[in-house]
Amino acid sequence: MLRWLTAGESHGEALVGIIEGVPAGVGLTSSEIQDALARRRLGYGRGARMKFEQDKVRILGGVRHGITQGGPVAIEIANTEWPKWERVMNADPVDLTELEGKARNAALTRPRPGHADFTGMQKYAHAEARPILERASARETATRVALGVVAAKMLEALGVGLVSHTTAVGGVEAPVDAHRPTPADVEQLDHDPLRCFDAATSQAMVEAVDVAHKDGETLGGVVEVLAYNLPPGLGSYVHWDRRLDARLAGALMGIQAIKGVEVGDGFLTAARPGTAAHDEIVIGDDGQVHRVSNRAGGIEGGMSIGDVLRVRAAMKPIATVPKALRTVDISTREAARAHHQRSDVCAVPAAGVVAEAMTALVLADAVMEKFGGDNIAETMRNKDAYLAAIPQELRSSGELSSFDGLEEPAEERNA
Ligand SMILES: Cc1cc2nc3c(=O)[nH]c(=O)nc-3n(C[C@H](O)[C@H](O)[C@H](O)COP(=O)(O)O)c2cc1C
Ligand SMILES: C=C(O[C@@H]1CC(C(=O)O)=C[C@@H](OP(=O)(O)O)[C@H]1O)C(=O)O
Repeated sequence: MLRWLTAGESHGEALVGIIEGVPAGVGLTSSEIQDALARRRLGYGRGARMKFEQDKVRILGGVRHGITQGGPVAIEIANTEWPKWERVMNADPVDLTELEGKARNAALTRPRPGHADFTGMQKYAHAEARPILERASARETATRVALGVVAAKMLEALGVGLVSHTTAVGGVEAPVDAHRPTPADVEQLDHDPLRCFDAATSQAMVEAVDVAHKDGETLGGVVEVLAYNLPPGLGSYVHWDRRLDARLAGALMGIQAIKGVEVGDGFLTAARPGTAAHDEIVIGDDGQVHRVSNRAGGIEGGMSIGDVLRVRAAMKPIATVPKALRTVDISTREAARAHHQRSDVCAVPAAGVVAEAMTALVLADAVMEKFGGDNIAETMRNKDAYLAAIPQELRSSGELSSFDGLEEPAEERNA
């Protein structure tokens, strides 16, 4: 079992993540984490902060000479902007009366609709939104991406690879049947301004972001995560909280601004008749058992089925809208416009990188639950032994890429 926690504020000195349950023997370096954090900062439409601020990674525990030791792995992501915020955000009491300008006038009493500001003020009894937004901010997702690298490295040792991409921004959608990216396409995706696989769609997305920027608007969108080479049987149908789909949905919905999750064809499936909704099981030319499609997105009965896992997350538009929304100034009780200094116009590509990290964490947890192991070689042996013990007649070999000679005669359907 994996356990993990994050701490730290958006403009604090550093964010910290701890992950426990990582087997010994997994290769992990701070430069790998640094690279993943750089990917999270990419993406067309992000605000000024992404340009001047930097993440500075330090592995504080659990790793020696680039290899996990079996203890909790602790990662610090220092914020290079800290000197500017040190007085405002200091943990120890500081006399703020001498502060000048912006920092002094930083009381945020005009809560933004769509952000955590107003309800956070009610719940935690603060007269302004600063203490709320500091922790509600998606700056925290940097820590999740760092911890996600640990999970992805565990999965990589077991042959499992992940990739994420953007499938929609605003109203612009990538073609539904476009080729699905594999981990080999990560570099191409990272070079695309929106991490979209289809060049024409990406261009249209760039234009949509430009229009939104010009209009003082913000945009949401949809990201997809795929995981390749998972063994069948991760998760379980025996209890609701052991279902792999439920765990993935919770993890993806736990990302700031995510409002919907789909597994496989998701909501499309609800409109299909049963004969066009599922993935039929056949014997292929190779004599192996296959599914003829993967509408289920690699999960049936709350378990991975051994086909490509596919999950999507829908992100709402950024709440700090430049064309500020109506709100109330809590200090005067007068009608006002929500506070806005700067914001992302669109952070969908970054959300994809975060969704990939969350998926990796859930899958690594499910792997440890199923196979255990105090060192990764033991985990691999346990996985290999499990697969080898599946009787020959029950083995399956993934989705068929073609239907050659396998189409069922129509008259047999209702026989
Ligand atoms: C990568 C990323 C970047 C974000 N950037 C901003 C931003 O610049 N301004 C903003 O108001 N919200 C931003 N958000 C969204 C807020 O964090 C989110 O709207 C807020 O937590 C409230 O959303 P909720 O209702 O889902 O909790 C971002 C979210 C993500 C995932
Ligand atoms: C700092 C990050 O994202 C931030 C997430 C965020 C929010 O409200 O969620 C608001 C913005 O910060 P600020 O209000 O200081 O401009 C983003 O820049 C990051 O992703 O590293």
